[in-house]
Amino acid sequence: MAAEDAGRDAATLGPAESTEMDERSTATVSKLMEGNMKTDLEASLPSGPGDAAIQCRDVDRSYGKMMVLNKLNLSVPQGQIYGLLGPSGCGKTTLLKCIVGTLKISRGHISVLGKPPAFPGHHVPGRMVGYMPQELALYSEFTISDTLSFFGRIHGLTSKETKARTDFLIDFLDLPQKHSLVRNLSGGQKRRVSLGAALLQNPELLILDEPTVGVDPVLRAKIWQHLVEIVKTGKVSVIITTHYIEEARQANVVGLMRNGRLLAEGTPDAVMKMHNAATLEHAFLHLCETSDQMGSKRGDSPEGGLENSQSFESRPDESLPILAVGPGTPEELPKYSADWKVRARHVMPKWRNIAALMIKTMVRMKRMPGSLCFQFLLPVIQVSLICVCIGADPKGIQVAVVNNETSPSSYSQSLLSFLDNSSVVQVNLNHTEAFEGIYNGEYWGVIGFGENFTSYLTKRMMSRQVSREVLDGGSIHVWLDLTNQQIALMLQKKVYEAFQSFVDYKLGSMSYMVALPIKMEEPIYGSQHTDFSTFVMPGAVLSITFFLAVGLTALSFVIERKEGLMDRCWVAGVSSVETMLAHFFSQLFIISVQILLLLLFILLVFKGVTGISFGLVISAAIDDEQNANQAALGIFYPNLILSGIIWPVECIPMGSHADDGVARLCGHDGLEHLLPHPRHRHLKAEVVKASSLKTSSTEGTETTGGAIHLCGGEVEAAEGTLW
Ligand SMILES: Nc1ncnc2c1ncn2[C@@H]1O[C@H](COP(=O)(O)OP(=O)(O)OP(=O)(O)O)[C@@H](O)[C@H]1O
Repeated sequence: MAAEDAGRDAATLGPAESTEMDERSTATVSKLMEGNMKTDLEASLPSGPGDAAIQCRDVDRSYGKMMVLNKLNLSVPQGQIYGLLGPSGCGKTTLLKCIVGTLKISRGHISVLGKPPAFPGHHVPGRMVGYMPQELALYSEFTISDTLSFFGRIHGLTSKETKARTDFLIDFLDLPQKHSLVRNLSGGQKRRVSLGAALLQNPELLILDEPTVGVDPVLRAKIWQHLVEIVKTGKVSVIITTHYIEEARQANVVGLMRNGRLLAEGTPDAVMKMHNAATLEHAFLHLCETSDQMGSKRGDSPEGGLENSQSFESRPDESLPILAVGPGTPEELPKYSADWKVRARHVMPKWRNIAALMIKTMVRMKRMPGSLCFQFLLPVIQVSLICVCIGADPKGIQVAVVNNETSPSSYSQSLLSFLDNSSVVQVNLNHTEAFEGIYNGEYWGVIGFGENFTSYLTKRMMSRQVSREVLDGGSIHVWLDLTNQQIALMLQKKVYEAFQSFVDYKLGSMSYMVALPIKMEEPIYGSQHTDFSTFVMPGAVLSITFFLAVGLTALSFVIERKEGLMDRCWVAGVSSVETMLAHFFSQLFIISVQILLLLLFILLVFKGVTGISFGLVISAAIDDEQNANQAALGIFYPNLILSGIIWPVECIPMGSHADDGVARLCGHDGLEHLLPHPRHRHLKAEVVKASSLKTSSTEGTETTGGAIHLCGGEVEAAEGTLW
C-alpha cells in the first residue's frame, strides 16, 4: 500500500524522507508498484503544495467516537477537475464539509486556495467557492430567479450581473422559465438549479457533491463538458463526488476513498493502468480487494467500517494513499497571519448578507399565504378565544332555594329578588330535595331561610343583645359545592351583593347597622366590575407572541438545517451572527405586525388592553433550533405561570418580607384579619390607629370613620379617625 507513497514522496520530499519512505513501501506492498507509474503520475500532477487548490494533510475528523476521516491526505491540483470516488458512507461529504469550512477537523491541516478555510479575510467560505451540497438545499417557495438573486446578493453581485448569469445558467442548464417555482420543478430540474446556484458567481473553486444524481445522461455529459471547459482557463478548480465512477474518467485526477482514507490518487488512466483494469470501476474494485487482503493479513476486518480503520492509526505509513501527490513535510506548512483589522472585519456582520437573508424571509412569507395567515391571524384568533372563553361571569348557575317563609312580603323574598338572575337560576325546593340535588351535582349551592327569618333579622338589627336562636334564624344559610372555585366565589359574591342591596333598600341611611364595615370605593384603576379577561389580556398577548416567535424560529432553523440550506448559506459566506441578526430583525417585524393586529383587534372588538410583552426580545434571542425547541416546550408552563394568567404574580413568594409598597398592619384590636394579605403589593397604606372601629356599628355618629375604605388598590382611613 505504501509503495506508491514512495513514488509520490520521491517527487515531493527531500532525499532523506524519500529514502525512508522507500524502505517502508518496499516492506509492505511492493507488488502494487509498477515501474513506470511514478513517471505517469509525476507528469500529470502538480509538483508541490504551491500548485494545489486544496491540500489536505493527515486530516482526522470524528463524530463522537466514530472516526470518519482518518489521516487523510489529498491534493486537488489548481485548474483541474478532481473526482472524489468512494462507496456510500466512506466520508466524502464529511471531507467536503471540512474543505469548505462548515465542519472543523479534529487534527491535521487543510489549505484551500492558499489558506485554511474560514481564515480571517479568506473568501472560503465565501464568494471564492461554489458549493453544491448533496441535499437540494433550495427554498421551495422561491422561483429560479429568486434563488439565484438570493445567492447573488450574498456574493455581492450587482443585479445586472446576477441577471446576466441567470440568463446564461437557465440556457446552459436547460432550465424552465426563470419565474417557475422551485417546488414545481422535477427532481432533475431542482438539482440543476442547485448546480446553477453553485456556478453563479464564477467561483475559483467548485465543490460539487454528487451533482449528476438524477440527471439524465445527456445533461450529465453537458455538465461534465462545462466543467472541462471552465477548468481550461487554469483559474478554476473543481472537486466533484459521484457514484457514477465511469463518468469520473473525464476528471484530471481521481481520488479513491474508503473507510475515511484515500486508497489512491492519480490520473484515471494511471489508476486503471496500475491495476490492469479496463475501467475505473474495475480498478476501484481491485484496489478495494487489495486493501482488504492487506487488512486481513493484519487481522483487521475489511468490512469493519470506519471504526476499524482507526486500527490503522498506529501505522501512519499505511494510512497514506497508495498513489498520490503527497503533502509536503509539516515544516513546509506556511505560516498564516492576518492583522487585527482583517480579523475585526472578518467577525463584523455584513449588512449585505443580513439584508439578503431578510429579503429571503419576506419573499418566502409572501409565497406562503397559509403561513402568513398563520403568523398574523393565529395570535388574533387565540386572543379572541381567550377573551370569549376565559374570564366572563358564569351564566345559568342553578341554585336550590329552601325558603321556609311563605309570605310574599317577607325579607327573604325581597332579598332573593336582589340576586343577579342572569348568573344565578333559583330553583325553589324543600330541604330534602335541595340537599339531594346538591349531592347529585344538580345544584351548585343551597340558600336557606328559616321560617322566622324576617322577624329574627329585625330583632337582630334592633336589639343590643339577642339569643343564639335569633342570630341563627336571622341569618341566610348558604351551602356551596366548592369543587369549582370560580363558581363558588361568584356565588358568594352574588349573595353578598344581594344582601347589600337588600339592606340598602330596606334601611336606607341606617343600613350601616347590618352592613359589613368595609366600603368598596370607586377603584383607582379599572372599574368595580373589572372582569378576568381584562386582567388576563396582557399575559395572553405576551405568551401568545412569545410562543409563536419561539416556535417559528425553531421551525425555520430546523427546516433550513435539515434541507442543507444553512450549510449552503454558510459556504456562500454568511456567518452565524448574520443569520441570527437577520432572523432577529425579521422576527421583530413579524412580531410588531402581530402585536399591532392584536392591539387593534382587542381595542376595537374587545375594548380593553393594558400591557405589552417584554418577552419579545428574549424570544428572538433563542436562535439555536434544538434549544429553541426545548425552550418552547420547557418555557411553556413557567411562562404561563409567571405571566400571571393562571394566578396573580403577587402570590409568588418573593422573599422573607413583603416590604416595598406593601401594607403593614400595626395589629391594633385584632384588625389584621379584616385586611388583605400583607404581601398584597397594591395595598400601600399603613393602618396606624384603628380603635374607633370597634364602636362604629353601634354609634351612628362615627359611621364614616368606622369603615375601612378600600379603593381598588389602596387602604385609606377616612376622616382622620383611623389616623
Ligand atoms: N452529523 C453526523 N453525525 C454522526 N455521524 C455522521 C454525521 N454525518 C455523517 N455521519 C457518518 O459519517 C460517515 C460518513 O458520512 P458521509 O456523509 O461523509 O459519507 P459519504 O461518503 O458522503 O456517503 P454518501 O456517498 O452516501 O453520501 C457515515 O457513516 C455517516 O453515518
